Amino acid sequence: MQKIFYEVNSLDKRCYEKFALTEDILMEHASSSMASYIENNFENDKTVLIVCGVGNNGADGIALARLLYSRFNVKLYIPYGVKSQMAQLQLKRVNLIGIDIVEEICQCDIVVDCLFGSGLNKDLDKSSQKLIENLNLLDAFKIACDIPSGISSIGEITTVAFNADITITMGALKVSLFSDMAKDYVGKIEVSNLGVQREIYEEDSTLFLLDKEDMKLPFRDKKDAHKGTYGHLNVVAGSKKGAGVIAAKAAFGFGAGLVSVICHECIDLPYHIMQTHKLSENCTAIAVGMGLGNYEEKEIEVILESNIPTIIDADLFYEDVILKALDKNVVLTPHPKEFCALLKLTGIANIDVPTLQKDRFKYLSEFCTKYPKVVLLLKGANVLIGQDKNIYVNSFGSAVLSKGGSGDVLSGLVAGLLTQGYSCLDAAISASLAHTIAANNYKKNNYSLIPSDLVEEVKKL
Ligand SMILES: NC(=O)C1=CN([C@@H]2O[C@H](COP(=O)(O)OP(=O)(O)OC[C@H]3O[C@@H](n4cnc5c(N)ncnc54)[C@H](OP(=O)(O)O)[C@@H]3O)[C@@H](O)[C@H]2O)[C@@H](O)CC1
Ligand SMILES: [K+]
Repeated sequence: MQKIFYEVNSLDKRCYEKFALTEDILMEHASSSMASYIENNFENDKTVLIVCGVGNNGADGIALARLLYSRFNVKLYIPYGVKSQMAQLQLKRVNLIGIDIVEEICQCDIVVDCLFGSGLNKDLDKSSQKLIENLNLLDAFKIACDIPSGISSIGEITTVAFNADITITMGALKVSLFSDMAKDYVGKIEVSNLGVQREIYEEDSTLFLLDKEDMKLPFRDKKDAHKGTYGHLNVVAGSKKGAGVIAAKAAFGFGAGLVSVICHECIDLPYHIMQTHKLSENCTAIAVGMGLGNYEEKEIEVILESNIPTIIDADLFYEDVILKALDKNVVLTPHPKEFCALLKLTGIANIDVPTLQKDRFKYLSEFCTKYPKVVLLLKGANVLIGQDKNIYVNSFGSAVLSKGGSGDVLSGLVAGLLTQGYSCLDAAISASLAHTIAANNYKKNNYSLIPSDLVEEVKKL
């Protein structure tokens, strides 16, 4: 996994104070990494339009123009002039070389957005909005310098943002690149080192980006094993029984040794899944909440008060009874609307979904600070998994999963790992990665996935 930072100014400062680097050195590395990307991926005669703002994001772009000039057809556009000292210095350098500055945007093969970076501190005015909209319309490969212009430091987009194919971000990954809103704009993300390797540039962080290697699948190494070795999961099926059945099937396909569905009515189950009326004596994990609907409060209380690892989903996020489980090792898997209900129930915040989506990291962090034992997996375009001080980002999610039933599969995958002895955090991380990576491996068209397809893909990981 890679570290993510809420801000990197302190990391830049550390480079100056601890390693005697200068702003000029950092910037030269920032612009060189963009130049290398262009040199390695495009023919020499291509036209590169570099659009520069007044600050140091613009300065990176002006330095890039110097590095590419004469090998590429460089068009440097500086619509609002320059303000920062570094931008003035970079402008002086390109003037001495004799690089022309164009008066308007033009057709090009590659456009590099260096308008605003980490210094965006107010809403875009009409002219910047129009400019970004026009850049987005260009039929060109789009590179964002540090962060697509229009995305704020918390990842909010109030009007418009540059629609990048790739973002080359400077020094380290920033939280702003991983908001749900940013997902459609950042494209691929690469990190440029700024004169020292990332391991040296970066300090400790409580935020992490998950890689595929963080997915630990429940492969069976033991030879002396039986079904009980891999646990007995109980799934509580409510009035919408299908949700529980989907979760049960997913858990079985992900390695659970035994799976029983708790249901008082007769229910149609595959032969390998059992039905029961109360918690099994050898139960090793519980999944509850999916499709629950009307329920017997006493029965749910008993389940939530047990000390068996539990994953809680869906309808229970609206019920007071959930408060009984929040001092235990449980996994909660709400979508944004359910998380808003939970924030209200716990007295943390009374907000609507758009407010949550503007600052998902903040609200998740507040919840996890108040309930440090709980692992909270907040669904979204980028899945966030929080426990205590740490937040892990799973950015493999895609619209393929935007379907009824996908969440029930996820609950089942988490439950399947819990029942095999994974900790709540490890179960949430590996199940979430398996869920999203399996969906990405699905080869049919991206609107057609059904829960059983997803389970089939999980089996092939
Ligand atoms: N630090 C380093 O060592 C390194 C930094 N690097 C690079 O520096 C970038 C950060 O540079 P930065 O701090 O100069 O901010 P930047 O994003 O260029 O914009 C600031 C200017 O924009 C203005 N402005 C803001 N919002 C606006 C709006 N809505 N509409 C209009 N104007 C607006 C704002 O106005 P002001 O606040 O002055 O009124 C200010 O003048 C960073 O992203 C990275 O690319 C790399 O080279 C690596 C080394
Ligand atoms: K930018």
